[in-house]
Amino acid sequence: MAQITLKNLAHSYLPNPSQEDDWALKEIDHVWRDGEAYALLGPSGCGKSTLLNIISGLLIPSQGSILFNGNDVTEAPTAQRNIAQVFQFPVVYDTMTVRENLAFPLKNRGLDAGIIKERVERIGDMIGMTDQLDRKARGLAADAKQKISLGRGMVREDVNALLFDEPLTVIDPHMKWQLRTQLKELHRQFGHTMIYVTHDQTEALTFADRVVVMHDGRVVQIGTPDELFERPEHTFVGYFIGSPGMNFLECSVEGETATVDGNRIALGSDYGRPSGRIQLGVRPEHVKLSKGEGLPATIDRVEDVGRHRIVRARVLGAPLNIIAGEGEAIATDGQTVVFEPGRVNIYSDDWRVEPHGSSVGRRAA
Ligand SMILES: Nc1ncnc2c1ncn2[C@@H]1O[C@H](COP(=O)(O)OP(=O)(O)OP(=O)(O)O)[C@@H](O)[C@H]1O
Repeated sequence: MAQITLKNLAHSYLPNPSQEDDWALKEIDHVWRDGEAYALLGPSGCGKSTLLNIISGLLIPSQGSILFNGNDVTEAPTAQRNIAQVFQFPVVYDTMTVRENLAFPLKNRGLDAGIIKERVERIGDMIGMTDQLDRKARGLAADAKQKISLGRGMVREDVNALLFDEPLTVIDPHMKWQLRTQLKELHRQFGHTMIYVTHDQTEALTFADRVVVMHDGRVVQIGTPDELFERPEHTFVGYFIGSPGMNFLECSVEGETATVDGNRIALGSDYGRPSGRIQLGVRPEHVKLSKGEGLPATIDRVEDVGRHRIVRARVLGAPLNIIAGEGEAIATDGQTVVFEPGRVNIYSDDWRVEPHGSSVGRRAA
C-alpha cells in the first residue's frame, strides 16, 4: 500500500497552455493517505479521468510530479507502478474459467497454489460467484463479467493502490449496493489505498472515507461525507452534494447578520465584513417552515418522496427548497421560513468564508 503525493500537479492537453481554461487539471498539491478509501466525484468533463490516468501512469502530467511512498513515479509506466485497475466495462478472458480469471494476477506473480486457491475462493465468495467458479467466462452476462473484473482487481494484497473508474456502470442497481458494501468491507480488512472515480454522489458518499470533489478541472474540496454536507467549501459542492442541493441567496453580511432585500437573518457566528459577491447557503434540511417568524415564502409545489416531502418555494424572489417532515403543516397563505442559524454557510465569490474564532474547514487546492 502506498501514500500517494501529488506535487504541483497540473495537466493540459494543449502544447502551449496560456490561460486557465487551457488546463484540464488545474494545479493540485495533495497527499493521499496510505490505506484510505477516496472517491473522485464530479460531473462529466471535470477532470476525474485525467487525474486517475496520471496516477495510473497512462498520462504524463504537463506539470509537477507524482510520488508513491516518496518515490517519484511521474514518468514510470503503469506496469512499474504495482497498481490494480478496474474499468467501466469488463476486461475478462472468455476462454478461461471464473477461477482462472481471478487467479491470473496471482499466478503471474508466482504465488503458491495453496495461497492462490484460498484467496480466489475468498474473493469469489465476496463477489457472489462461488457457484460459478469453474464455469467459463464466455456466455456470462455483462454484470457477472464486471464482477470478475472487480474480483481480479481486488485479488492481490500487495498492490500500491487500487483504482476504480466508474466500475459499477454495468451492474444492476440492487447488486451495486451489495458490491459497494463488499468493497468497503474489503477495504476494512486489507487497508488498501483505494481511489474510486464516479459521478454518482451516493456511490462516492457510501464508499469513501474522503471524497475529492472536482469541478471544472479543479479539486474544490477533499472531505468526509459529513464535512461535504455541513461545510461545503465551494458553492459547487453545496449544489452538487445533497438531494436537492444547497439553496443560495445573494446577501450582504456584517458580523452575525446577513441581510437579504432588507430582511435580517441571524447567522449564529461572526463573519466580519466579507467582500466580493456574497451568498448565503442553507441546506433544504436546515430550513424550517414557520408561521409569522422569519422570511415570507410562496409555495410553488410539494413533492412527496416517501420518507419526507420536498417543498419547492420562492423566498424574496429566489427559488428555495425545503425538506419537510410528513406531519409538518404547509400553509397556502402566510407561510414563512426560518434558517437554523448554526447551519448556514456564507460564501464570498463562491468560496466559503470561515467565521471568526473557528478553525474547521480549509480550501482543498
Ligand atoms: N485526450 C484528450 N485530448 C484533449 N482533451 C481531452 C482529452 N481527454 C480529456 N480531455 C478534456 O479534458 C477535460 C477533462 O476530461 P476528463 O475525461 O478528465 O473528465 P471526466 O471528469 O473524467 O469526464 P467523464 O466522466 O466524462 O469521463 C474535458 O474538457 C475533456 O474534453
